[in-house]
Parts: sequence; structure tokens; C-alpha cells
Amino acid sequence: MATAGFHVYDTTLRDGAQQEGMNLSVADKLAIAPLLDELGVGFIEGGWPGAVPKDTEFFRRAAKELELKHSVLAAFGATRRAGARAWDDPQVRALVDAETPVVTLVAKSDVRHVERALRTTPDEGLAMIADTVAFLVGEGRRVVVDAEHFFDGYRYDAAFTRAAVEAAFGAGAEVVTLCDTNGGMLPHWVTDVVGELRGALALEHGRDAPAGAPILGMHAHNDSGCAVANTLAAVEAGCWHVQGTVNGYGERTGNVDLVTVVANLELKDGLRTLAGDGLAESTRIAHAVAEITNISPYGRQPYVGASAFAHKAGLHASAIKVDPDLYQHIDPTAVGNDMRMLVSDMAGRASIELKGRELGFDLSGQGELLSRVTARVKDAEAQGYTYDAADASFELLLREELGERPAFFRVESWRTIVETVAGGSADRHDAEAVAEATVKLHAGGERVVATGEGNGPVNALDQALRHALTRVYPQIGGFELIDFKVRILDAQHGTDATTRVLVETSDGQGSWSTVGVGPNIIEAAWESLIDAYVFGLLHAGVEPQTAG
Ligand SMILES: CC(=O)SCCNC(=O)CCNC(=O)[C@H](O)C(C)(C)COP(=O)(O)OP(=O)(O)OC[C@H]1O[C@@H](n2cnc3c(N)ncnc32)[C@H](O)[C@@H]1OP(=O)(O)O
Ligand SMILES: CC(=O)C(=O)O
Repeated sequence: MATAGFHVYDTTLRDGAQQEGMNLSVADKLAIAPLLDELGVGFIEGGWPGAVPKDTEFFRRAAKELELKHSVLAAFGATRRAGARAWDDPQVRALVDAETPVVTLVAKSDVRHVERALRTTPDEGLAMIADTVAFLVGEGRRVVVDAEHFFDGYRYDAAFTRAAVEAAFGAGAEVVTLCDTNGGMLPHWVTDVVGELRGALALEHGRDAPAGAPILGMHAHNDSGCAVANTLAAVEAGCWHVQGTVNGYGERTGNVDLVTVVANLELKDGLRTLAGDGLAESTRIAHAVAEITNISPYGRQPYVGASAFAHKAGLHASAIKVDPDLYQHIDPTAVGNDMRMLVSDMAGRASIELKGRELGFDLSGQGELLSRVTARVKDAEAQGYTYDAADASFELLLREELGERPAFFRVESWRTIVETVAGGSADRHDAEAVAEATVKLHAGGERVVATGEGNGPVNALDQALRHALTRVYPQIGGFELIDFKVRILDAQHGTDATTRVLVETSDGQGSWSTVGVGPNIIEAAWESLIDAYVFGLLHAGVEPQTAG
């Protein structure tokens, strides 16, 4: 049961799209809206029709193409221009033409903005709000007023901001959203301002407001790093409508992350804010939205980040083995996330046992093996390996200790040559470097010698290895190296330093990471590549052919 009257209002498609570098097409918006609906938000703000052509088109297509179960669409725009009439203002008309049940108006509530940005009088500023709201209500719209710069304005001239809120409610607005447009508020300021405003206007706490009574909302930006705290403070103080964006997208440092807010309200404060069970799907939904925006998800994002429930320290693991709640603030499944154990030089036996369990090995009661693997991990990490970023290499190490690492092939030797081929010009920089590699190995009962060429020695080695193995293991044709990271570990040794290479490989369905360390990039990469192919074949269920 949703908590009576509480609104979750998503502005990913409007304020989120104001993020630097984000450019959502109409198709992107049409793909994101159903995900927001699945999350269970009450309102989806689709954009500013009449101002942004793509947004006009979005509302036109959304009316025909979207079937939303939980959410209603809101069209966003500004109040009428100074000196104009609401019904004559083309921007206001475009809001009506968008044919959404809800219209959200940005309204100036800081008198300095009225005088300096709108270049009009405070009275005209208030009339712009009242006229526009009344016109839209008359057109049958539910109206939300976003009181822009409300908090800064309140701290400068509280009487004007109060008058702006009264003008909106007086004309029939359902919600007035108090906006921290510049994102600079602190939670206790928000608490004080919302409390004072409610007192002055005799507004109920949202929780106690009768159905249909006007309610206050909160719209926070994260410039002071307090957007989530400010939103929670506003709810505590009586705001019963929260705005935000998935993944905290938005101008500058972003809007408040809506998933963090609703997870806190639902799981900590006991409010039911979303329709349906979308919270339990929020990790998948947040990542699916990130796929469409083409912005890599942030691993350390609260609740839905890949690292949100990843445990590295051995002491944590030993307590988690007894009860995961001892080191987790919630059960990760409540937001559709998973607990992960990370293996590193900070691991203890409990970490290895839990990681083993995650990988499908029951290592309980195998104290001697656990000690051996722990010691081997610590020793390898001291040399530069990093298993928390290379689960696949850890699994192979564990299998080695269990005597279960399959021998798909046996390497006899490999070598690479890099040479320059002179170009046509007299310029010595015109020479092109090309690489060639030879790999000799035994697989499928045969000795295979294969060569490969590439734009660098690692690429050439990878090609040669593929050529050598593909006949016996054609599955390798489906593996693709999708990432390659090189780190020089003790850079003060200059060209003599140790090198770590992390490789990520995909089979089109999933990906896995492997690590290699060596005195040079080629040896480190070779080790990482071998693990990548062995792990890929193993997990593809391929039977090892006699190495010979
Ligand atoms: C706080 C927020 O993030 S609100 C959302 C902001 N989003 C956007 O601005 C994205 C879409 N914006 C646009 O496409 C354009 O800015 C438009 C179409 C809205 C306006 O474009 P233009 O007519 O070229 O005007 P311009 O952008 O230079 O200035 C904005 C005008 O709106 C007026 N204005 C600003 N806020 C308001 C408001 N709340 N109510 C009424 N008018 C407003 C300004 O006074 C200015 O008027 P002027 O042209 O008479 O000086
Ligand atoms: C309305 C809005 O986006 C803001 O004030 O930040």
C-alpha cells in the first residue's frame, strides 16, 4: 500500500537531460519512460514542449506509443512572459498542446530573479504565476509549480517567496515544489525553512493533509553534496512530493538521485513511495537507464552501484560469514543488488571461503586449503596482482589449488618482434611500427606453430594465440577482448618497473576479467590472455583435448 498522498516525481528526461554531455533522442526518452514506470514513480516529466523541438515530438509520440501502468506524464514549461496574457503566450499554449494530465511550471520565487532576470516588478512576477496556473487549471490540467530558487530567495526575502507560494496555491496548483536550484542548501537550513513556511501558511505536514489539499514538494541539486540529505530533511519537515532523477543526472553536479531517496524513505523511514515492487528492480532499472544515456554507471553509487555491497576486508568477511547483516545496512536484494566478496591482500580465510561459495565451491571445513589460498593471494598481491579486479584469475588460482584447473593446451614458447617499416617520405617519423608474434603450443594432441600480426606486440600475440587454438577450440572465435588496462606499479624504476595488465573478455553474453604481472607489458599481457582463454573455454563447458 502506497503511503497516502505521497508523490515521487521523476525529472530524468527534463532536468536530467540538462547534464553536460547528455543528449537524449526522442527514441531514448521513449525507451527510458517505461523503465521509470516500471520503477513505479507517480510522475514522469518528459521535457519542455514548445521550447525544445525533440520534447514536443516526445509528447506527440508518447501519447500514442507509451502504455504507462503507474506513472502520468508531466509537461514542463515556464509561467507566461511579463506583460503577456497566459492564453496568448505560445510557450504556455504549447504546454496545453502536449495533452498531458499534469503541467509543471517553473516560477520565479526569488524577488532578485524577478527584478533582475525577468526585469519586472514583484507584483507582475506574482501575477505571472497566478494567471498561468489559473489558465492551466481551467484547461483541466493538474498543476505543479516549481518555485525556482525558493531557498535562496527565502533567505533573502521570505515575504516574497511566501507570496509566490500563496499565488500558486491560490490559483489552484496541486503542488508547490520548493527548489534548491543552485544546490547550496544544508539539511538544517531546509528543515528550518520548510517548518517556518508551513507555520506561516498554516499548511499541514504532508502526512496529515487531507486528500486533495495542496502539498509542498522538494527539488534538490547536489552542489553542496547534500541533495539526498536535503530531500530527506524536507520530507521530514512536511514535503510530500519529491523530485529527482535516476542516477542523479542533472546540471552541474546533478539532481538528487531519486533511487537513493526512495530507497531511504522506503527501507529506513517505512514510507511506501513507489507503486508496485519496482524498488526490488531498481539496480537493473538504474543500469538500463545508464545504457540508454550511454554514461557508465558509477560503481560506488548508493544502493545500486556495483560496489554498494562488495566486501574486501577479511574482518568484514569473517563476520558476514556468520550473518551478512553485521556488515550491511540493508539486504541488497531489497534493491535488486547482490553482495560480492572481493579477494585481495586484505582477505582472510573467511573471504576466500565466501568468495568460493559465490563461485560455486563449497570450501567449508577445508581449513588447510583456505590458509594455502589466502597465503598465495597475499603473496601474489604483494608482487602486483589484483584479484578484486580479476575474479576469473582468482577462480583459476583456486582451481589450481584444488587440482581442478583444466589443461586445454600446453605452451612451448612464444616470441614477438616489433619493427619499423619506412614510409615514402624523408621524414624519419614517417616510419610505421608493425608487430608480429609466433606461438608454439600443444593442443588436441598436436604441436601447433602459429603466427599473428598486429598493431602492437600484444595484439600480435593475441592473434597468434587465436590462430593456434581455433582449430581445436573453435569457441575462441566468439571471444572478444573488450578492455585492456596497463598499470606501471613501481614507476620510480622507470623502464625497469613491474607492469600489471588487466584484460576484460566477452563472449557476447557476459564478460570476465583476468590479471597478469611481469617485468614488461608483453609478459604481463600474455599471462592475462592465457587466463582469459582458459576461463572462457572452461565456462563455455568445453572439454579439454589432450594437450600432448
Ligand atoms: C531552473 C531550470 O533548470 S528551469 C529549466 C531550464 N531549461 C531550459 O532553459 C531549457 C529550454 N530552454 C529553451 O529552449 C529556451 O531558453 C527558451 C525557449 C525557454 C527561451 O528562449 P528565448 O526566448 O530565446 O529566451 P532566453 O533563453 O534567452 O531567455 C529566457 C527568457 O525567459 C524568461 N524567463 C525565465 N524564467 C521565466 C519564468 N519562470 N517565467 C517566465 N519567463 C521566464 C526570461 O526573462 C527571458 O525572457 P526575455 O527573452 O524576455 O529576456
Ligand atoms: C525547476 C528546476 O529545475 C530548478 O529550480 O532547479
